[in-house]
Amino acid sequence: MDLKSTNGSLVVADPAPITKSRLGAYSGLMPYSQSGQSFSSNIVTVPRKKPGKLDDVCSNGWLDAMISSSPPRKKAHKDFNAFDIISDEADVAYQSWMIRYPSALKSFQLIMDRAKNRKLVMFLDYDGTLSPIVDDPDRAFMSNEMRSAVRSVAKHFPTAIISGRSRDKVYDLVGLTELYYAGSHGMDIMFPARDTVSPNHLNCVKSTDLQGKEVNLFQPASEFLPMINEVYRTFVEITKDIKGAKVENHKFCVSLHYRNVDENSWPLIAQYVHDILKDYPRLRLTHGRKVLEVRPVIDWDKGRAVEFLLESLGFSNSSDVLPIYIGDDRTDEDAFKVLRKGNRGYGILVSTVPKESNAFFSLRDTSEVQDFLESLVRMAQQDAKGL
Ligand SMILES: O=P(O)(O)OC[C@H]1O[C@H](O[C@H]2O[C@H](CO)[C@@H](O)[C@H](O)[C@H]2O)[C@H](O)[C@@H](O)[C@@H]1O
Repeated sequence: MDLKSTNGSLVVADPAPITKSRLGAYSGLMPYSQSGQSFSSNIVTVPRKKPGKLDDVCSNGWLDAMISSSPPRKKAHKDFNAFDIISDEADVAYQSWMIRYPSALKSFQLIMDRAKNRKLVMFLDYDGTLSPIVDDPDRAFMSNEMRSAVRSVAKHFPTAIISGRSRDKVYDLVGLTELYYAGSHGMDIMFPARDTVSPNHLNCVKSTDLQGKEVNLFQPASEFLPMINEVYRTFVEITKDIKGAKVENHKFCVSLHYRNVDENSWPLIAQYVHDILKDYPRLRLTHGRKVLEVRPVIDWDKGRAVEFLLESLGFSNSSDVLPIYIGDDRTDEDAFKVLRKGNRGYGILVSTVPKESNAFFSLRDTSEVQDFLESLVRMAQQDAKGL
């Protein structure tokens, strides 16, 4: 792992995000490149087994990003003294990092003071925030206690889940009808039809939810569906002989997991993906936790999704609203940035290791997230009783 020293504390160095320019308005979002190949073709061009030069992915930083993309698991160490020293050092580093990212639990009263006379709006990431990170993405279940905490929070405050997973998948995992859901890193947002939405939102369509209620759907990347499906099939094909690799189709983005792949094969995976993306200039790669994610090159991310939901739900007036976003991975940084800008609200980073972040506060793990949500509920109940 790449560790850097900042203000005397050890910090996990995230690789620089792949940068992009801003297009401005929500409506009529245009892909950056109009010159990409046509994506209606049914032919899946699978690079035949031999990927290009591995130097490509070494020099462009992909491999470093893959290696540093998730905290290492704690391994039992034969030499207990050495292990103790390492964990003491890690604790000191974490404590000094927390000076810059204080615990949201310890800062709870400060957050509540800021929330006074404001409407609190909650945004939650799913993996690593509501459910612990596990080896098998299909088994990333949230506990019943966490589910009930989220349900109670949603009773008191408008609450949305913004996930990299497809909207359907994250709904299946969470199973609560009281929430708003945004899947595919915010590229698939469902919100009630009754809520006002500017007519300029060209990518907004009427639909019905699973309960048959009329809803609005905002899908700014809908034209990319065939392209994403094509890349999904290609990834399935190239990884079929790579033990442990797993590909997920999240509708407007594709995930290629390498958490369970032997590290010696990571360069091969990186190079395959690199070679494939050369044919898709309208798609880009982002790094999640031991996962490579491919998504359309449009000016949309979890931060834009937060802004969109605030506006669509009628909470765009920042002076009487306090948005809070809790998330654990790099894709959540876009949302933290939006809230930090103009001191609009608070980002809370969930992390067991020091990390550079745009968040204001931190929580160590999902159990602290649950504590924080339960504290919010208690506070709302006391308020309701006029205590
Ligand atoms: O935005 P999120 O809700 O945090 O989703 C991000 C990705 O989460 C999932 O992968 C991560 O969690 C898995 C289960 O714990 C873990 O096995 C994997 O290594 C992590 O990267 C999901 O499977 C991805 O598709 C999401 O993009």
